[in-house]
Amino acid sequence: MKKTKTNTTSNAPKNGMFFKMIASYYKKEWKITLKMVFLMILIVSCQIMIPILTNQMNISILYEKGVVTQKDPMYWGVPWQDLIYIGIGVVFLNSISSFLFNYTGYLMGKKIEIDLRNKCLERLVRQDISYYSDKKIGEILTNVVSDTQLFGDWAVNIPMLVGISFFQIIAALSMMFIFQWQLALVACSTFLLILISMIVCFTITTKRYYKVREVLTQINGNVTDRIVTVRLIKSSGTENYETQRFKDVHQDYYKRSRPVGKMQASLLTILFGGVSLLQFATIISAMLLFGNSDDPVAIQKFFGQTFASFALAQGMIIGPLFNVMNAAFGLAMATVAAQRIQKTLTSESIIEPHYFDGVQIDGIKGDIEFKDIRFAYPEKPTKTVLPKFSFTFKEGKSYAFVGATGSGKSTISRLLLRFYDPTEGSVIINEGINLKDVNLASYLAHVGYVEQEPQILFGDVFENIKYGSFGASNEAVIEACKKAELHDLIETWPDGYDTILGERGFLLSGGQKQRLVIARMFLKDPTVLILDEATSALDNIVEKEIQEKLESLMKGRTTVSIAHRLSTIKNADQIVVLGPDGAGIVQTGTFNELKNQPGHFKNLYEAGLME
Ligand SMILES: Nc1ncnc2c1ncn2[C@@H]1O[C@H](COP(=O)(O)OP(=O)(O)OP(=O)(O)O)[C@@H](O)[C@H]1O
Repeated sequence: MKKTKTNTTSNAPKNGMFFKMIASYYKKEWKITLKMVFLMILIVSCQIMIPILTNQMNISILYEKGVVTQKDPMYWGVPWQDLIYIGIGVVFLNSISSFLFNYTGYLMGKKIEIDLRNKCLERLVRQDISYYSDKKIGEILTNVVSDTQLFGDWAVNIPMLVGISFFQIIAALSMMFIFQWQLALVACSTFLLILISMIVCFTITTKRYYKVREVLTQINGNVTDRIVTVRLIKSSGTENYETQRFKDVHQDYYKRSRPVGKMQASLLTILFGGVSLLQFATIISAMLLFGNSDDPVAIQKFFGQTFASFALAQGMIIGPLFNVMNAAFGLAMATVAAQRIQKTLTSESIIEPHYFDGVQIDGIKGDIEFKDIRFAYPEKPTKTVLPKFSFTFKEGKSYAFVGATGSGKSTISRLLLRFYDPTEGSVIINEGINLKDVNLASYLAHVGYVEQEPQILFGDVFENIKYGSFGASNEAVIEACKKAELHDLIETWPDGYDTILGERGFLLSGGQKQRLVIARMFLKDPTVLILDEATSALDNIVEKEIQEKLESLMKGRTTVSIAHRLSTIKNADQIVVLGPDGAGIVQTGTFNELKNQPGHFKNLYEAGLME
């Protein structure tokens, strides 16, 4: 896996990318593709049968009634009454094949949509944490949900519309040339003129259209961002401000949409005007051609036998014009979607988590060693957060990291969780294995993480506590809740353990959420426990209760706590003090050793920064 983030797609939308992506699906699902092509040909064949049958019925009636005595070489000799039955059969066959074609196309679209969405989701969950540092949730959602849906829909609609139109145009023009070649020539030239004007107009529109889509995605991102931070809006009373802000954002959208609207209107004008021109041009040409003709047989043949069928055949090339226009608009949307999907699918994680390979471990045994580690965030590679240092976390001991804000305490936990790899040096586990080489899931199965903002999923209590220990029994969950002193509270809820916890845990208080995470940890029974400011968001009384629970959880495990509170660090086997501004470890010792020793810890302690 590459070690750098890649952004392989340029910002200029490329239609080619859309076609390349759909081609791979049509190739993979070749049986469905063949079925669709067959049905497409069947539909068009049925459609061209209507003008042909009309023409045959005309000839048949004229022949039967003696209006025409000379046998037309094109006449099949089938009586017009039988031709009506054949016509009904053709209409019926057309309907059946149309149903099958659309249904198959719909299923194909869904297959593409689901496959792409799963691939995007897989890519997203496998991304490293820094991937999310510069992205808005709304934009990611737009990409995963609506771009994949849009792509899936157009991945079928565009080939369907273009394919059907192509066959229809070829069939209709051939028939028109057979019926009356001079008029067909006029119709064909007019048709080409309309098509070229539409393509020119669309090419001008398309770039603007991309811009509008971009603004719309930004709006999506913006809206989700504000919904996620709704508590800030509610607590700040900024509803009016937000309402105005959205109006302003939409002004840009409206401004960018206007030229697109103009071009769309022009496109429709060309289309409708073109259709009238097409019809009028052939009628005028027919009048000029036959009005000035001295051949009564030809005149009688045209108006008596061919005109109605010619008009029907000509009608068949009007539908494709609308289809091509639809497909063109779809292509503009689908290209933007394809580009964004591709961007998600080609972004590489900056760490290699060895999901399917790597050293499988069945436990974390022995000490964890930070060997000659230096760390700078990949997002800011020039700023060293932790200068070169080595440190050993002894098995079963507890460590507390303290230091000023920004000194790198949480960074230590991120390195232990392998959110990031060290810029230099290595994390060594199980007596000599580099954490980089380990199958990350097998390592994290033995690591517990409790952070300041507890992560609660939308789901019931069982689901929430079993997360990461999926094989656990309900009894084990109840036992874990008892240990976290959550059981009695859950029992008071009408649905007990089946209570659905609201999205992002809205139903629970801060302390209750933290207890839930602690119960999750009791169930998981990790060897290494990382507590990152686990109690700092709680008030003193709740903090005390939670601290007790955490201490019973910590027993017998290697524990790394990141804390400001004295109560959290007092009993640690070793306190590690980090200096400000990337100074790294400046002191280590027990609480009693450090509090009397002149230095950074004593300063923090005496300044009351350790409550
Ligand atoms: N994703 C990131 N990209 C770039 N810099 C980061 C990132 N995360 C943290 N930093 C920077 O790294 C430094 C250490 O951050 P860290 O979160 O480890 O500090 P901390 O000691 O835990 O602070 P606090 O006590 O405020 O939580 C800070 O200067 C911070 O701005």
